[in-house]
Formats: sequence, structure tokens, C-alpha cells
Amino acid sequence: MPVRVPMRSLDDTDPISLALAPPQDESPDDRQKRILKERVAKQVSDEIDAQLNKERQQAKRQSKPVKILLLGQSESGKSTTLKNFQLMCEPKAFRAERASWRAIIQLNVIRSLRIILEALAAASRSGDPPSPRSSYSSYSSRESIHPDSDLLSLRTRLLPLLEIEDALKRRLATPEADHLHEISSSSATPIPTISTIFRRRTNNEVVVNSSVAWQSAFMRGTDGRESFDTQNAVDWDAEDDPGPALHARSEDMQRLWEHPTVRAILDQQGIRLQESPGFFLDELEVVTSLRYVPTDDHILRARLKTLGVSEHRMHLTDPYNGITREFRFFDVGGQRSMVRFLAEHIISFECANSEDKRARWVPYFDDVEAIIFLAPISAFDQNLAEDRSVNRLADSVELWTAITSNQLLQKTNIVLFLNKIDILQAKLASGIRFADFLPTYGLRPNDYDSVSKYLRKQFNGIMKRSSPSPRIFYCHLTHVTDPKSTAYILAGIKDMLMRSHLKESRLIL
Ligand SMILES: Nc1nc2c(ncn2[C@@H]2O[C@H](COP(=O)(O)OP(=O)(O)OP(=O)(O)O)[C@@H](O)[C@H]2O)c(=O)[nH]1
Ligand SMILES: [Mg+2]
Repeated sequence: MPVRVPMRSLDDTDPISLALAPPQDESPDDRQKRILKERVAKQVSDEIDAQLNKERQQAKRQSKPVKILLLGQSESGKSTTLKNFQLMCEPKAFRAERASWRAIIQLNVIRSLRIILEALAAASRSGDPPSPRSSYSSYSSRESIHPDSDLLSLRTRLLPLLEIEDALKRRLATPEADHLHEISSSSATPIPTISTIFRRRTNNEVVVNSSVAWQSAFMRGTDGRESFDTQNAVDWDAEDDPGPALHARSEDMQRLWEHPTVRAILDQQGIRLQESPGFFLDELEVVTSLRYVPTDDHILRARLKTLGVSEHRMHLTDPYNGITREFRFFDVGGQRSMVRFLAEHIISFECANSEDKRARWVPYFDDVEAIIFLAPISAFDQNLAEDRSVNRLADSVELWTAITSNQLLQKTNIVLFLNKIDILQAKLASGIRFADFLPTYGLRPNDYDSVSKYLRKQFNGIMKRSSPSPRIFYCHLTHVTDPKSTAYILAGIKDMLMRSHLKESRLIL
């Protein structure tokens, strides 16, 4: 016969319920008092919840989006900083774009290959070596080196790969991408851009206006689930996928890159590929593997030049009070004319005579909460691609002066990133002398600590002298392709902006 076990309610065994249960010998009077006390406590708790809710709603209604402008010359790291923000705050969205970045990295590899093949062609031609061809060149005249027949046949085998560049660019320019742009510009705030989607070479670079959904051209249709984060996002069977062709020639490319004569020719022509953006030749085996999907690190290092201004919106939550705020980032393509135009006309009083342009642009830059200004301090020995007579560091200094002296921006927080410190360290360690390019540096030591300290002081001095009213000097020495150190800095900036924005909205004192 089965034994009957007395039934116990779940609450009888739950230690929390047991602890909160009234004493067993509670008198009717005590019970009355307890119930009253509990009612009062619940009322207070409900009132606090309602107040918090009200504050959140009020914050939502009252607060305008936090607008952040990313400024700096081309290749200073603005888009990479934005990618870091995305990686930190919206990692799922960041990783959803892996398939698209795979295509950009393939373009970057082909670009490096083209530079090498062109250098070989130049070296094999008798006569004078070529003149410097990029801002990464500092041609030093020496006796020319000629590629041997083995190298020339390697070159012949690799030449057809250059056609991949055109195929990828054709995909970037799919009708779908154009269509998506139309949708985005009619449903969200349209940004006046120089062009919608752009696929031409500027200084041998592919340029895309990243406000356009160019990414869709390389992603397999998906419903936005986790699959984005996996190999599923890549359409491995796409007919025009360059992956198999790159894989088939991977060993040849590695042989080319590691060939001592190639290194000598590049060196002679002053081409320092390792320092150039989108450099992946040291990882050819990985990036040309058949099922290659970029890592976070690769995405940060991929190079895609920004054209015009692109707007990115993110919703960030303040961990202290749970209030979510919209952040709008304006990534201003660093082409010289664009940045200067912005600095000198759009966001200044001087544009009184160009009312029309001002009216069109000001809504985007009005009420800018903060500017993140990037100066790539490793570029002290390079000249601008747009104007060979201008040193890149001097250009950054000039731009910094224009921004910090701008009347309209006098209340705007400006955060300075002295960026690309990894390249600066490597350059100084290799013996390149800072004082050779900046004579005022004088006889100070040619090491990273001294140079970075000196530059920090110079940028601070300029801000102090040129700012219309005193402001705090926020400055970070950054290496924005390193997500860990960058996340730490960006988290601090995010908190600062949340706080100052709340203060302005009078939501905190
Ligand atoms: N080694 C190194 N590379 C960096 C660093 N910051 C950016 N880069 C690389 O430099 C290249 C240019 O960076 P971007 O973020 O595209 O530069 P940008 O300022 O947006 O340039 P534009 O779009 O032309 O205005 C990319 O390939 C980045 O990965 C850095 O701190 N160290
Ligand atoms: Mg950019």
C-alpha cells in the first residue's frame, strides 16, 4: 500500500518565504500592525517606482539626442573610433557586418598587391625610378634594383587578381545599395552628401559614403538573428565572390610579399606598406583562407575611406540610472576641402554670406555636445595626399587651431585623441628622428614618452591660446585599432557626456 506523504506548499520549503513569513504565534493585534506597516512600505516603494518611471519618460521626452562630431584629417582614425563605439555599445550590430568587412579586407589586400606590382613594374623599367606615389612614400634616391625573371613571372601570375578590385567595386554599387540609400534618406534625416553611393578611386582608394547601406551588397539575406555572427552571413556560393581566386593565389602572394628583392624595391621607392591603412599582407594565410570571416580586430583595421558626412545613431544606456539616450555621431570624411569647409564656414559665423549652405547644414551640427578630434601623430614624417607640400602633422595643428578658436563651438566639449601611437612608437624606435621634421623639437630625446609629452603640451597650448573662453583640455594618447584600450577611453567619454547632458536637461544637479 502506498504511503501518504503530507502535501507542503512550495512556499513552505522556500527559505525566503520562510524568512518573511509572520511568526506562528502572531496575535491578531500584531497582525493588524504588520499588515498596516506592509501597506505603507508598498505605497512608498510604488511611489519611488512611479517617480523613476516619470523621470525616465521625462528624460526621453525632454532630451535631445547627444550629438558628437568626429573630426580630423583623412586617415586619422575617425571611422575606426566610431567602429569602437559600435563594438562597445552595439556588439551585435557590429558583428552583423562581418561579411561586408570581409569584402573590404579583400579590397585592402588587392590594393596592397597593386602597389607592389606597380613598384615592380617601375623598377623593371630601365631609367629613373618612379616619383613618390603615396603619402607613405619618402623616396630616397639610390641605385635602382631590378626584379629577376622569377619575380617577374610571379608578377605575371598575380596580375589577373587586380581585376577583383573592379568586381568588388561593381558589387558595392549594386542597385540594391542605391535603393537602400533612397529608403534611408527618405525615412530618416537626410544628410546632404556630395554623392549618394560612390565607387571611384581617390588616391587609389575605394570610397564609400558609409551612410549608405553598402554592407547589404555582401551579406546573405537574413532576418537579423544571431546567424549574422557566424559564417552564415557570407554568401560563400556567390558567383562573383573573390574568395576562391584569392585563396588559389595565396602562396604566390605570400612569396611575393616575403621576397627580399620586393622588400628592397619597396624600401628604395620609400613605400612603407606596413604603416599604410588596411595592411593585411602579414596575415595573408588567414585572410585568404577559404572560409575566412574577419575578427573584430580585422574589422577595426580594415580601411574604407569616408565620403562626405555620415550619420550613425546608437542608443546608449547610463548604467547608473538606466536612462537610455540616443547618441548621434557625425563622421566627417577627412578630405581636406570638406573638413576645412566645415571648420571655417559651416560651424562659424563667417558663413553669413552663405546662408543657404548654412541653413542646410546647421541642423546637423547645431547643439553638438562634443567633438572628438583625432590627430594622427605618427604622421609627422608624411605629407598630405591632397597636397604634397603640406606636412600631415602641421595640417592637424592647423585644423585643431581652427576648431578650438571657433566661436560657435566655445561651449562644446572637445576631446583630443593623439592617435596612432603604436605607429609613432615603431617609427621612433626604428630611428626616424622627430626633430628632422619638427625642428622646434630641438635636442629633446627621440623617444615615445618625450615626443608624446611634447605634442600633448603643444596641442594644449594652442587650445589655451585660441579658445574664445577657457575650457578643459581632454586629451588621450590613443591606438584606436586596439579595442581594449579604446573601450576604456570611450566608456569614460560616454559617461561624461551622459552626465553633462543630464545636467543640461536639469535632470541631475
Ligand atoms: N596602426 C594603427 N592604425 C590605425 C589607428 N587608427 C586608425 N588606424 C587605421 O588607419 C586607417 C584609417 O582609419 P579611418 O578610421 O578609416 O580614418 P578616417 O579618419 O575615418 O579617414 P577618412 O574616412 O578618410 O576621413 C584604417 O585602416 C584604420 O584601421 C591606430 O591607432 N593605429
Ligand atoms: Mg572615415
